[in-house]
Amino acid sequence: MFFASDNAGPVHPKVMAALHEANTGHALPYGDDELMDEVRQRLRDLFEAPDAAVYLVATGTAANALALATMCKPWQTVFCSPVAHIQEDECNAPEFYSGGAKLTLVPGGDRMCPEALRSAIKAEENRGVHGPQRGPVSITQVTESGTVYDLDELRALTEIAQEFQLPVHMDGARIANAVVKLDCTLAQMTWKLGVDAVSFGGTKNGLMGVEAVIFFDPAKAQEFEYRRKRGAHLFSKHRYLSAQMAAYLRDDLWRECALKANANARRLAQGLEQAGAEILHRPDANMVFAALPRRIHHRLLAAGAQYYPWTGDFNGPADEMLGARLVCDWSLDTADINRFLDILQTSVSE
Ligand SMILES: Cc1ncc(COP(=O)(O)O)c(C=O)c1O
Ligand SMILES: C[C@@H](O)[C@H](N)C(=O)O
Repeated sequence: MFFASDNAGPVHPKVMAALHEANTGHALPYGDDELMDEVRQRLRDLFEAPDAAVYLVATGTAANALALATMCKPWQTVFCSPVAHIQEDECNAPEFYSGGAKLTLVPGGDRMCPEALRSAIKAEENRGVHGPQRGPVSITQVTESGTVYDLDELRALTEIAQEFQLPVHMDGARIANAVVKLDCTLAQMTWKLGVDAVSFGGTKNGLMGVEAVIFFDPAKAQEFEYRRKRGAHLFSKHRYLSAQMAAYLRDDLWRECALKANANARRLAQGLEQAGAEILHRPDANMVFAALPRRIHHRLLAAGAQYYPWTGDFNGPADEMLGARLVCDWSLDTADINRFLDILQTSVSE
């Protein structure tokens, strides 16, 4: 009953097998390994972007911060949601790696709304040299609240960015979960809508620690290579990143894992709702945000469930409603979900 985070999930056996297979003999370092050639081609095929520049890093924060540093000058600002991971959970890495760019928080709920984005961009007008200059728009897909922008919602945001000639970055730490939810192609959800750079996350979906950063216009990517190296994120034994990503891309393992994680979350959300929990955000992907009386949380935790509180902490009045985040990764099976829901139902009915 481990729902703390998909970051806590195990590595998929096929990925471990691929690492073992790659661990023979020698391979050129720093991304010149042959497996990286396979990864590059597979991602170009998957995104229908034959010229895309493809790079691997080991964390989602590195993927976001280095991509944004490449897209954003130090005197510019990145427009993002107030709950964006780049705002709340990367310890100012985007600001650090960009040399001081700001983040401008676009007011709104779990998903940025076009009108608020337009207002935030226009607010930087007529500031001359005194204000931060307009920079990229960053969209998280799947959002930090577990919701997924549909293609029209994404298009409404990217069209505003294009109107002001601003590049678009997509934090795709959970992009696999989003694309299987929308049942669209990765191209339809990214460059065909005007996304310029995307992180194709794997760590939360069965890999040990690999995220791909993809620039659809290779001319804008060269700088990323320098920034990755000077940021100490270029692996010398790069074949072990490539091996993971190659395994993830073969036979659509990425899709299989995301489908399973999303299905787990759907089952969990249904059971929580049936037990009377308040579902706080639409559970579009693999994360469920639900509120229950604190005493019910205490029963679940005492039975061994593990998850984070989200709208407060577990200490406090027993009958007070408390929101929590429950994340389903690829490795959970139905028995895990059912055991949790059985304990929940018993706790609620007592
Ligand atoms: C939406 C989102 N983006 C980026 C990251 C960063 O990933 P990492 O923790 O590997 O730096 C996370 C982490 O879980 C995340 O949830
Ligand atoms: C930092 C924490 O939010 C992590 N990104 C997670 O989703 O679990």
